Amino acid sequence: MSELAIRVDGLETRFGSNVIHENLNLEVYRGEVMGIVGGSGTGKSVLLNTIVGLRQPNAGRIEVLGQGTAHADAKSRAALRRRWGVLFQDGALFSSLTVLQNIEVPLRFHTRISAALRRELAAVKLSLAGLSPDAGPKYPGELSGGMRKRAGLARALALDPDILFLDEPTAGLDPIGAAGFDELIKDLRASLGLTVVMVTHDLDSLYAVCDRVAVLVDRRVKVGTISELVNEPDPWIHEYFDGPRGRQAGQAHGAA
Ligand SMILES: Nc1ncnc2c1ncn2[C@@H]1O[C@H](COP(=O)(O)OP(=O)(O)OP(=O)(O)O)[C@@H](O)[C@H]1O
Repeated sequence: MSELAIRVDGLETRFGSNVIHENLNLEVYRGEVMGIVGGSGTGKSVLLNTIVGLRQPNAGRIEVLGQGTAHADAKSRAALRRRWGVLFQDGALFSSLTVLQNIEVPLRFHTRISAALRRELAAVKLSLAGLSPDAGPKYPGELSGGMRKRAGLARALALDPDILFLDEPTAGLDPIGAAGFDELIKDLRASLGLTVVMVTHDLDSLYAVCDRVAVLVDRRVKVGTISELVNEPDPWIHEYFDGPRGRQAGQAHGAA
């Protein structure tokens, strides 16, 4: 796992005088699952949005799959965007489209394949995300929260991405639903060789799925495996992993 999928170099993010990231450096290797954690408002979602180009950095450079994301022309930006899929917090599905139609959106936008093939590919992604065929014709409003997440995941997989970005994928799911989603991410990584970057508050997900974790503290990230991070002197990191909830999650996953 030595080839880089993502390199964030000297990132600075500001909203007026509010500095969110300052000289933040992060490297994600191909094929790894990187968790991003941190206290509320530390800039996890903004970091994710900046990596996927929804926000321009105030300073610094971001490379995804060897290509700089800023200042690229529209054509190369679109080509790069095809190589990742994003699952936003609420699934971000179009409520007026059925699940299958939602999955077809990126295929419509980025490819010129026939409607019949599009429909067929969407059905494959539906199944890959662990949904049964009868979910396809349903509207997002008719689905449970867990099914909506899976539908959002199916859409994120539509273009066979190299990288999957997940923003709090298990938020709002019951523990069984969350564990099922973790398993799904693990399976997809193993079978498709995906690189996964996952913002989460869910300690169980961190233990179950992530190879390394980036913790946002003091406008930068501390990166390591959980067993490395447990020994960090920073009080937030220490409390997070070695506090009662962190220890419980570690024990449940055989880490302690
Ligand atoms: N468009 C914006 N304009 C001004 N400030 C913003 C904007 N978007 C985010 N922020 C600020 O940036 C900071 C980081 O926000 P972000 O949503 O990334 O936090 P987070 O770590 O994901 O938090 P949470 O865990 O609560 O979701 C917050 O202080 C937020 O108020």
